[in-house]
Amino acid sequence: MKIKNIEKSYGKNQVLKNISFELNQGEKVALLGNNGAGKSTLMNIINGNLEASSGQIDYGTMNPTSNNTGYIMQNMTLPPDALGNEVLSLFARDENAKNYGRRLVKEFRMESFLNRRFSNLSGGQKQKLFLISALQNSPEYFFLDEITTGLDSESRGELFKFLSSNLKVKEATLLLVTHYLEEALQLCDRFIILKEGQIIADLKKSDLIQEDFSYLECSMNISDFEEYRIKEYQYKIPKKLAAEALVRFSKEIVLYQKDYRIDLEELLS
Ligand SMILES: Nc1ncnc2c1ncn2[C@@H]1O[C@H](COP(=O)(O)OP(=O)(O)OP(=O)(O)O)[C@@H](O)[C@H]1O
Repeated sequence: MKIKNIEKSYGKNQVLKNISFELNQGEKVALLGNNGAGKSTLMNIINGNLEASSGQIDYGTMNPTSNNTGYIMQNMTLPPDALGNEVLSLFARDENAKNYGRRLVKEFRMESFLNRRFSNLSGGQKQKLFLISALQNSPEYFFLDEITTGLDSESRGELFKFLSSNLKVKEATLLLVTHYLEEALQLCDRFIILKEGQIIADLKKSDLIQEDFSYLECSMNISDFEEYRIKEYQYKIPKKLAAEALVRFSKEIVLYQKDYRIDLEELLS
């Protein structure tokens, strides 16, 4: 998929500026950035839910409106009276999908929610239901916008473990909006960072972390990205993350990036 010079304005407020990138088959891309950076707007344009003010998207073989695409957007809702199992049937594209959905429900320990009304489910249960609804169709493309927002850390971890094991098997293409770096690192191999409607960095995993260093152990809110100095491809690790890493690993963290190294003492001073 080729996204070319996408711009979007709401009245006089331009919220996306000259966004261009390619999303390749099988790639797993995280869209990161602070509140209001334009992530959801971009996702909605890519999904065809929103029209860009200018620019084009060449979908190639991808068709995000077809049933080989699963998407979960922010604030999705369903008729409040719909039962969990009705929701799954509604989204299943065929009998195979229904059968797979039933297996996923067991794996997710969601059986008891199938006869409850949508409006009576908690936020996390609703998200799990949406996720199973999408996964049961074994889609080739996933567009997921902040699916773990508002969940407790246990549910968040569970949801992501579940998603990552399913995505690995299926080699799906993923575009993921998240505020949690550890989730992005768990699921994605490429990281596009938006700031004030512009792409300020497009990084591979190896650009961000040293391979033998387990960042996944650390938790950090992505808004800390502000602390990265993204300039000429040199990065500074956020202090909070560095401090956590120091406590956990008590060793020097050699920051990735060509010959650019910072040691923790300097960071924490
Ligand atoms: N329907 C709308 N009408 C007017 N302005 C909007 C509308 N939707 C979004 N915006 C504005 O566009 C900008 C980008 O919003 P968007 O929701 O895309 O950001 P985001 O990066 O997804 O933020 P968050 O992390 O908070 O979800 C914000 O300034 C927001 O106020």
